[in-house]
Amino acid sequence: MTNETKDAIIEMNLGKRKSLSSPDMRLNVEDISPKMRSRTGPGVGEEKDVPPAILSWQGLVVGLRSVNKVLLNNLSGQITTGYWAIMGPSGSGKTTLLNTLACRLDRNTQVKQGELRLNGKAYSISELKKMAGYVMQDDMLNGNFTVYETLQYTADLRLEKELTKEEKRIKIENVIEQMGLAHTCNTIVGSPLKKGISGGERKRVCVAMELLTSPVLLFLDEPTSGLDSVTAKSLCSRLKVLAANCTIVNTIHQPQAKIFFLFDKLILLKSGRLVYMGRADKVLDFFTALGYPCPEYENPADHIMDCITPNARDTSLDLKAKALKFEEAFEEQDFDLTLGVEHPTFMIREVTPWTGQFIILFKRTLKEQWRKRSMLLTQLLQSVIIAVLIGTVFLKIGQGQSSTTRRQPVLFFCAVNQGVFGALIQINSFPSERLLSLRERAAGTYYASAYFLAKTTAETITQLITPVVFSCTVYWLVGFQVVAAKFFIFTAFMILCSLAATSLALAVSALCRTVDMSVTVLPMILELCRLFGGFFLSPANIPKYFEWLDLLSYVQYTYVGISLNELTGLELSGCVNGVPAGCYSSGETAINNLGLEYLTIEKCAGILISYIVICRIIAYLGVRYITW
Ligand SMILES: Nc1ncnc2c1ncn2[C@@H]1O[C@H](COP(=O)(O)OP(=O)(O)OP(=O)(O)O)[C@@H](O)[C@H]1O
Repeated sequence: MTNETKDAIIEMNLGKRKSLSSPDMRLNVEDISPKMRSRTGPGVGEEKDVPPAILSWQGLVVGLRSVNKVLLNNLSGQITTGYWAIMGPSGSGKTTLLNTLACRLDRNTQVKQGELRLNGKAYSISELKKMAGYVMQDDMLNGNFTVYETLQYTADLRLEKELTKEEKRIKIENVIEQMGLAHTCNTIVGSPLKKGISGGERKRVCVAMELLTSPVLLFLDEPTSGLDSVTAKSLCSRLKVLAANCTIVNTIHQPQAKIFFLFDKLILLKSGRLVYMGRADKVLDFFTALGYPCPEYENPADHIMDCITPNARDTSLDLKAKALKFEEAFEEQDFDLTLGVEHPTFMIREVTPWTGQFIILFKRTLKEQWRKRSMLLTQLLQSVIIAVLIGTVFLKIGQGQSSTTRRQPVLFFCAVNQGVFGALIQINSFPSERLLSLRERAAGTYYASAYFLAKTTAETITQLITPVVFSCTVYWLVGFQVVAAKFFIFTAFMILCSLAATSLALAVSALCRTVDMSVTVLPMILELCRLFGGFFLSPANIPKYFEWLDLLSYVQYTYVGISLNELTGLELSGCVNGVPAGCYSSGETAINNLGLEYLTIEKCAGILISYIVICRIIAYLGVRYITW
């Protein structure tokens, strides 16, 4: 390398300069001033004092926990204002760097060395949440709501509690306009099975949701992935406009030239190492100085990627020489991590309190249930069909001796049937719902407890309909005792049984996390619940070492509860003084004979209620603490 080339590189290479004096990375005085920068918050139009967001990192080494693999190797740098792009070949560590800066590394990765500072202070995700937004690559949204409703819920949950409805509405309308979503306001977001807004619009909704909180820093992971070139350019142009007020950092693989020229600053990575960091418009000079001038009419991004990515023509010697050249060209620099700020500030945002969150989420879940009413109606229809089938097969069982052989199977079948459909729906829908809630919680939208309690309360209300309809149909068709109190007790047990089954499914899917795992585990547990349901095997005959499985079987407590309810006070005909042998003169004799007297109706109901509560506590703990 000639001295001139070296000098040129030194000129352009940030690594040789202290950050504050580097023309490439020069911070404006206002960027580092301890005073807050005055800025207009999108939406309300008021002047807002917000601290600038300056991220600095030094000697950053990020690696896997389980194996000794380094993903980011000794990186130092600083992100100030403007539109920043993190570029590099696939697997170079772009997302890892973005996630490290945004405190969103997954549980297999960790910062092994180095320091990270936000406005001169070490920071955590809770502090970052108050001033930064993060848009993930896969735009996961609730497909049941319209674009406006989605933004409305985000505003209600994430905006300062002092804001009035009108101020929130103005904010929502402003972000809708900023992101060009006006024409989609009343369109459902949709899902792969239910067509809604387009992919580009989904991305813009995700950005709009983050913009509602007027972040000073916005991270986006591959915002253009999956978008056509026009949509990608339109999105990046909007981000460029936003970058005037909010530092934007996005990872991008290989942008088209028009997008590349939108970036103010560029961080270029290769195999977890920094190749270049500085002004995007200077990067070609950097490569020219290294001996890689960009041919005329070639997309600079393509050229840069060609230079740093090994290609088929490169011999091993070429590769070594190339690697050495980049290593020599770039030197890690020392950044002033504290930025000389004596009292760095974090933005504090007072969000909706717990009760407010609960009410909003409760209403949201009810609305979602209503939007998914076809599912509920199908469940109801299934329940009616089963009830009619049971009712007609065991039609009017009567009170003769023959009824005793038919009564217990029908009672058992009622217990077994309750909640199974609900449980299956739960294990299929909950894992994806949970992922969405993890995203929302990571963005600081609500507390896990508010979400869980609102969801389960709203779902419990809608779940009451099916067992009630089932009871009303089956009870009279089969001809159980015509006593109002007994009918209500039977209905109450059907409700408790249904809730126990869905709560069990909730706990299983919260612990198993994926649909695949849940559909493997839940049927096995349901099978055990049936086996130990008290019908096939009287609890008195269960081997000692299997007694604990009794606890698992909500079916048993329902079956015993409704059996005691039905048999108590039941007069049975055709049996005088024990003749013929083995006959029952009353329900009480049947209870003793079946060995059901070890429990009472109240105990069964109490155990079922405890069962529901325990399953829900387990599910909550899974939702709260299993966050990967
Ligand atoms: N949790 C993890 N477990 C194992 N390897 C990981 C993990 N996270 C990242 N890696 C590895 O670290 C390297 C960098 O990954 P990263 O996702 O940051 O790359 P990227 O530059 O964003 O790639 P792409 O453009 O393909 O998304 C890859 O080789 C990846 O396989």
